[in-house]
Amino acid sequence: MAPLTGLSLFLVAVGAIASPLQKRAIDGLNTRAVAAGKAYFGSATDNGELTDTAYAAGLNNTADFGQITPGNSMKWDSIEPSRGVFSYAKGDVIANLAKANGQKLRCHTLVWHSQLPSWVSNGNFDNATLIEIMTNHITNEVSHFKGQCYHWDVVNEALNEDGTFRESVFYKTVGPAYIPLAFAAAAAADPAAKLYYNDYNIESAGLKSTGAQNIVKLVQQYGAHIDGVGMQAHFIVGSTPSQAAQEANMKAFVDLGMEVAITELDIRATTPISDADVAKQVVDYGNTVRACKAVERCVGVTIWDWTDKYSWIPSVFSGQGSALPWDGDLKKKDAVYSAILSAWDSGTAPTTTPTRTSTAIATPTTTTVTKSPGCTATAAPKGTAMLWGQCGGMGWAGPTVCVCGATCKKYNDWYSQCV
Ligand SMILES: O[C@@H]1[C@@H](O)[C@H](O[C@@H]2CO[C@@H](O[C@@H]3CO[C@@H](O[C@@H]4CO[C@@H](O)[C@H](O)[C@H]4O)[C@H](O)[C@H]3O)[C@H](O)[C@H]2O)OC[C@H]1O
Repeated sequence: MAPLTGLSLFLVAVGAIASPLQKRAIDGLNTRAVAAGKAYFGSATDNGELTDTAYAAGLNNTADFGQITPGNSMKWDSIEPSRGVFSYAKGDVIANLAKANGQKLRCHTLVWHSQLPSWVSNGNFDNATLIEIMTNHITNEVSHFKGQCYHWDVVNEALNEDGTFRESVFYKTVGPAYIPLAFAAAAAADPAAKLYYNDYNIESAGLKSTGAQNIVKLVQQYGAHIDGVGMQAHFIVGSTPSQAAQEANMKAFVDLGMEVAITELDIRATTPISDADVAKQVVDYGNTVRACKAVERCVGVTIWDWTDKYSWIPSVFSGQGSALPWDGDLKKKDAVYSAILSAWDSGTAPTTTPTRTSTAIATPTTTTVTKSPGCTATAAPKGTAMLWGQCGGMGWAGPTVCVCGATCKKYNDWYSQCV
């Protein structure tokens, strides 16, 4: 055996110390998620927080966070505060951070009724103009971040609690068609990004989840591309849906050809949080992560920031908080953290890694209906989605789109027909 030199003695000594340290360093929420066959465990973040060096060090720890989401800096009011004026500096900071850390980036969000500048929400634009404004916004923003977004939340929160469409300016002006139009524009600008519909209170079966499934079908029937559905999962301690309820609900989306993700997880409590609520919160976090673990096409879990110090909850839900796995002093909550770790270890790991699959696009059947004398127009029968140029089809805003002077009869939020 060669005699040990000063250098080799040093290396042996460093190795003896470094090895256990490295083992601990690579064990985290993200590494366990990846070991369980998922794409990532991640966190939302925001520009202001990044100047907090202790916070930034935690976020940059890829053992815990393999993915980040900008909490605000890719929203419409940040990106296009005035018509045609695009401002990417803040979004670029988050995108560049993800790149530097080797973290996946969930880009959030293109079309949302909230954090929408008043020039859009109060602009009183007609149908064609608002479509032009929306597609221009999407094309510009998605092109800017092209190649950097693993996921895009294309449309956020388009539904009311009963599953009907939220009366956003987009819905009121364009009709349901604004959703497939948005997806089509995003797909054209970055064909590699996975395109998501994202919402809250769709994490278990119910009218709103059914509404989200109808949105998936709507986008598919228009022939536009949609890859996945994001369950925001802003839960409340003790009333978080069970693992079984979350699993069954995710599978309903998977059955439509979707992948799914938990996109904004936090579990809030009345503050100061009681010991009883901590115990419930540990169970709730475990159930949610185990549900994702159990559904092969659930690709990952994102918490809506990782420390109570920067949680959005207390500012929006008065008297509530303590929703995240790290406290306001950036100290890990051991019980919650361990519950997530062991949830990733639970059961049998999926045998295949989730991949992008192309969704089956239903081809709507059409019939030719006779209109006023000399006029035939193609219109979809009730029960199918509409196509470009048809009554209720893309760009529909009322009777004027019907050809040959026919009028467009709206049966409900989903179907209409030239009559
Ligand atoms: O800095 C913050 C951002 O962090 C914040 O990000 C948004 C937070 O969540 C998403 O939108 C909210 C989702 O929750 C809704 O309230 C729900 C009402 O029903 C309850 O059952 C449920 O538990 C609640 O979560 C809010 O009304 C939505 O605004 C959104 O996707 C994120 O972008 O945005 C505001 C910034 O100040």
